[in-house]
Amino acid sequence: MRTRSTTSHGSSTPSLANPPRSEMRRLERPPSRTFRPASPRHPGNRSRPGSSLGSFPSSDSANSRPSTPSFRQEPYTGNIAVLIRPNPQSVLPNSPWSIDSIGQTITNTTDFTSYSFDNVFPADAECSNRFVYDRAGSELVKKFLNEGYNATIFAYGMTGSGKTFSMKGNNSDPGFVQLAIDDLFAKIESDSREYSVSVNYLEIYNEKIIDLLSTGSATDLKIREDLAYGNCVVGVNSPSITSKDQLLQLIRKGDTNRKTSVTDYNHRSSRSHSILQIRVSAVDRIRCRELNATLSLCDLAGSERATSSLERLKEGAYINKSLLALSTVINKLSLASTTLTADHIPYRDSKLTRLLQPALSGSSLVLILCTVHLGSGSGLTNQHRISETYNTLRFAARAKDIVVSVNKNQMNIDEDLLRLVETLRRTIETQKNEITMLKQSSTFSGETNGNSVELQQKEMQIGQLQAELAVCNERLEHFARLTDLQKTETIMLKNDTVNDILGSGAEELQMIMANFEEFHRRLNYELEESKLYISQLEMQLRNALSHQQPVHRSAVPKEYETRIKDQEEEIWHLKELLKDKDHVIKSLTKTSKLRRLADSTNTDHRKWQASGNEKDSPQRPLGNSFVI
Ligand SMILES: Nc1ncnc2c1ncn2[C@@H]1O[C@H](COP(=O)(O)OP(=O)(O)OP(=O)(O)O)[C@@H](O)[C@H]1O
Repeated sequence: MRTRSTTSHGSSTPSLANPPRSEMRRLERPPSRTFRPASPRHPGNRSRPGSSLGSFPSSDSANSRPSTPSFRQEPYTGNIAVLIRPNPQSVLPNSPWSIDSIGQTITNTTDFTSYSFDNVFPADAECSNRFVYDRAGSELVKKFLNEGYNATIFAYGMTGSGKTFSMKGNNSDPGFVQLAIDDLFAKIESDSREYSVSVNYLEIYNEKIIDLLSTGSATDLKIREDLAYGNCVVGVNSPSITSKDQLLQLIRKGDTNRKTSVTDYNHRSSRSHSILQIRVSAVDRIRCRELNATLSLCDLAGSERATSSLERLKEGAYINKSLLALSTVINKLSLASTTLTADHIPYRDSKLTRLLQPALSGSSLVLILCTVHLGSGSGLTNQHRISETYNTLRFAARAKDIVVSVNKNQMNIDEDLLRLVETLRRTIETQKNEITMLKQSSTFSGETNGNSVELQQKEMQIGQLQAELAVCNERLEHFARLTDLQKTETIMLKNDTVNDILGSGAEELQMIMANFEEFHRRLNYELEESKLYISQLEMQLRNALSHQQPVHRSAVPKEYETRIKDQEEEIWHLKELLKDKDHVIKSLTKTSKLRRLADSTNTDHRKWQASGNEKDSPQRPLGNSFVI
């Protein structure tokens, strides 16, 4: 039996036939990125070790480091997980494909070409969506919910092979979308953290992005870079979700808006790529931690050959073009991972690759569900199906080689401030209760004088506390903004900047540097603005306090006076805490580091230009100076 090497990209990848440019920029992978699960290419070890999910370690695995109390954590590094699922309806007795679900291989019995993956499921009607999800999807969803990793699952395969069936399922056999949502809400119900969930649902139809949740005509939306999630779509509806039913209802609404048609091969063929994104934020007030992660579930349109209808032909051309772009991106990423070289990755060639860019370039754990036909069926020749299955398997084999390095989206919230906000909230609550009680008792006993002074005092104190709370909240928001800025820096450097720099000439390089400088200027400006805003707020608060009416202490009964004194002391203590500027200073230090990085990169670039090096010089300094 011949095992097809998954590294033999050469002949099937024309764009890689000219490798010297990438060869020249060989990058050493730093030690933290060297982990890769057992490669199926080693003889006698074609299948991955018996994990249900192949590439993703379980939550307590040594491969993913435990969370540490810092903003930045070591990333999880591992391969993209790939599973193969045949459509049982298309299997014929004379099928040339044989599946070994224990060894996780699929073999063509005519030419004995064999492929191995994380999971190869049997072509069996008994093999339900639940079974596939439990074996291959649930671990990924757990890592998304428990550890704050972004997670992306996408279904890829020929038209009619079962992508939509796997993602959506039906009433008796719910698909990945429903099963992941069940897991999400089970977690929310059993967890003490405060959750907020939002959703967006898009389709890419004929290279136009359409909002499936829009009630109006939200067609051809634009993509822009997003601070938190990489590329995102401008103007897309992202309603907040309060219940599982509401979420499922929204998705059903989106599904009815999706373009489907009868084609030669599928009576309800998806004519677009759909991307459902569920964003979850979980705040753990006890441990002062916040987790923000996105689960993306994509049902791609199926590749197909010529069809009888003109309209379908046009759609098919767009579908094939974007799938080709995805295939090229996968090939290049695969080559970069197996040879440890860096080359320009053409994410911008299609809307699909741009939207999947954050996931494929390391912002997300990825599971690719490849669906295939194993036999012939009506309307297609057996040969055609065999070649489409080959294409899918080749795509899957390359995808499996891609190594991603993914960060958790978990951060510590400023503990002092959070505690301060909590204390202020509690104090306000207590004071409100006291006021209500005092009001009630004064109405009841008919006493007005002393208590009304008391009431005024309490109300004044509440006003002060509320003002302080507002300042604290402002500061918390300020820290959140600083964290966002840090993320922008990472995303910009990690994704587009590296790719753009590697694929650009001297003139473009200057432009990139100018943009980078501009970005840095903006960062500084934003910081200054935030500082100014905070000091204005503090000044306002001080003014407000100094203009308060003097209180007639003599009118206040003794027991209340002591209590007020206590509270005044507490307020003084809280104000002292407010003075803590440590985090602002830390953030400024980080920004100045960024400044220095930009300066040194600029200097390197000038030196490199002055030395008159050729564009593709192996020692080209900029290539490395941006790799983090
Ligand atoms: N694993 C499966 N078990 C039972 N039926 C399946 C399975 N996979 C697919 N089918 C059936 O095969 C048909 C085609 O499946 P589906 O519509 O999911 O294909 P698709 O890959 O999404 O096609 P397209 O790309 O054209 O949208 C459907 O009738 C579906 O119910």
